[in-house]
Amino acid sequence: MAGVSRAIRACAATSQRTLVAASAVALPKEARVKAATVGRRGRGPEDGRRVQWAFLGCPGVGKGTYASRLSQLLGVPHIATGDLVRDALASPGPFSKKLAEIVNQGKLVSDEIIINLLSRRLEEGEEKGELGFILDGFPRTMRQAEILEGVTNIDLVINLKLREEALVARCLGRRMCSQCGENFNVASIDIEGENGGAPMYLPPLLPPPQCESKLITRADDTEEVVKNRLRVYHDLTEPVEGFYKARQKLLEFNIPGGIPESWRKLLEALNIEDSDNMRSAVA
Ligand SMILES: Nc1ncnc2c1ncn2[C@@H]1O[C@H](COP(=O)(O)OP(=O)(O)O)[C@@H](O)[C@H]1O
Repeated sequence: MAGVSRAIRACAATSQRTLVAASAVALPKEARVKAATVGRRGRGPEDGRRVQWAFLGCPGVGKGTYASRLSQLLGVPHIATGDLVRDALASPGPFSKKLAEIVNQGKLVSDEIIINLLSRRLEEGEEKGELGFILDGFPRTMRQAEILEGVTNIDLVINLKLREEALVARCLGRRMCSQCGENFNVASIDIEGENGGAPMYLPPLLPPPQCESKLITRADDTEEVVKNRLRVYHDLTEPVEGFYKARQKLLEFNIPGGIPESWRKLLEALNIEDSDNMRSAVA
């Protein structure tokens, strides 16, 4: 991973044409085969480096939950650009005010800002000797995807999918403990089957008693803003799915139900063998 952060910064400064040309030399790969060759500690297949994966998916689909579990399992950092943005929002000053205005309307922050935040996070990781990563919430625009493809090799992109009515309910049910930082969801979602298909039940993920009085809701998780974020996803991020599909790096995964069932099936889809270690990550 050494140098990826500097390369992303440098690439972001070059012209769009150069970036497209850089991405065009990436060799097509079969994502399923790649995933199948990942070892227990997340080593990549060719050079012993660890996995470099990314998660795509609408707000509320559960990117954070599954990216965080996989990162623990594979021994690589989970880097969520939404968290980087929220950290930046927490520091006082005109920059965070400007950011808050954008985020609280459900819009994306500029590619330049997000690349700066991500490069800084990758630099810190390089200094600590981190290897590999699981990105969550990046890339979210075609330009971000082209920049990333131009500077490093993304092995696999996992695209999580869930029906739209469940997405809104999941975002509105999200809660975080202001003390321990754990994420929960108070929504209990029951959806009828579509076209004769099976119904789906997503149970709530309730906080333990010690967190109950300390729950907070994200300012951008109101119905109006969530609906805007979904529109922004369809307009700006959906094309990124096609970008990785064309490069045979996209693994589509329909969330089948609650976390235990979905996690087990995701591991199966990734051909990651279940073991005692992995069972503990499910608990
Ligand atoms: N890659 C990105 N590009 C632009 N803006 C981003 C990116 N990642 C996060 N953001 C900003 O941070 C907000 C929160 O992101 P995130 O926590 O990933 O939310 P979501 O639940 O919508 O997936 C986004 O709505 C957007 O304003």
